[in-house]
Amino acid sequence: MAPIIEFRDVTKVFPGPQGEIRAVDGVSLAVEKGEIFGVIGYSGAGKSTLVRLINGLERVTSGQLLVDGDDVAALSERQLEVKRRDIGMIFQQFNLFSSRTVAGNVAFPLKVAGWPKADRDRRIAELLDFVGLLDRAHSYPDQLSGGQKQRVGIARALAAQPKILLADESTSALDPQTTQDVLRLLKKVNDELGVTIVVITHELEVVRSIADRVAVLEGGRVAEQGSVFDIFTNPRADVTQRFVSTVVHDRPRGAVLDRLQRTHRGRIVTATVTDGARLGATLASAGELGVTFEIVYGGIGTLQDQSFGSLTLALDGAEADVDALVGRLRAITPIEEAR
Ligand SMILES: Nc1ncnc2c1ncn2[C@@H]1O[C@H](COP(=O)(O)OP(=O)(O)OP(=O)(O)O)[C@@H](O)[C@H]1O
Repeated sequence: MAPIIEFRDVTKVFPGPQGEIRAVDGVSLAVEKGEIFGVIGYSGAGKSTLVRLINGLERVTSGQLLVDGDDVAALSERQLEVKRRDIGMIFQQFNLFSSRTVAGNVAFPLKVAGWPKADRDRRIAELLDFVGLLDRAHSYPDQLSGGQKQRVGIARALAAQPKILLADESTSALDPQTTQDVLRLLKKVNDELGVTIVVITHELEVVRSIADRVAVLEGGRVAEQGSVFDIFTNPRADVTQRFVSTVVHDRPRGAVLDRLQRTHRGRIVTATVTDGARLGATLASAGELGVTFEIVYGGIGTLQDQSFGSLTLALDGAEADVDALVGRLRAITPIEEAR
């Protein structure tokens, strides 16, 4: 099946006071129909520009951008307007009309698309029920919490039944608990309505919670892309490693590592755990090598339904025997050792 969004070597250049700014610089990536695709990057990486290219608010400077079969650059303004009906969008600051009720906000895109009143009313009730705000239809945005406002934003974005939902920093203004609620709702939108979602964020936690695949953007370029599991367990680019270190706290560092080294005999090694059974089987062979091991630190959770985490071990025995065990461990998983 053809990807629903495909960037082929896309560049977007803006004129700047000190010469041109390559906001997006040779980006190639493909978003498959029905997936949740994350785009992560620090401020200025080019994320918003990428989004604005998808919905045609900016035109590509070079390269090709296909959205649901159409080359966006070849569309007229009128054709783009029609295209945008297939693309819903939610924002960091929600962008609700403060003078309209919740129902009025959700009604807006339906009016623009020319839905008759009776159909509109039915659709609004259905959407508010879906996002859990049926009882707030007549409230104004100022009377709602941040999480509720974003639910209205989601209902409004979905109103005209788009195929694609662009979420640009959609949880950045929310506290962690509310963020998780909104992310669960986005997951439901994807699961139950089959809407393809592109999540733009500077927080890896967001990507980890809901995305299937992710592209890491830096300086307008894709530093790395792949499944969220691969990116988390084996980050290669420096920028990705920086992101991963913000959410993976299960490796001992600094004073914690010093204390482990002081208080345990033997060598301290940390094994990445993605296959607990294999790691267990390998550790079970420590005895035959004459090495004792103690589990001294770690944490294992799940990521995309697979085990993921790390275990720190104190390995005690003759140097060559410990080397042999570390070699066996390295053969099955990445091992970090502080010396
Ligand atoms: N219309 C514009 N004119 C000139 N430069 C622009 C324009 N839009 C974006 N840029 C520049 O392009 C680069 C990428 O900006 P962009 O907003 O896409 O990044 P971002 O990753 O979304 O960052 P942030 O999260 O801070 O918005 C920045 O250097 C920015 O200053």
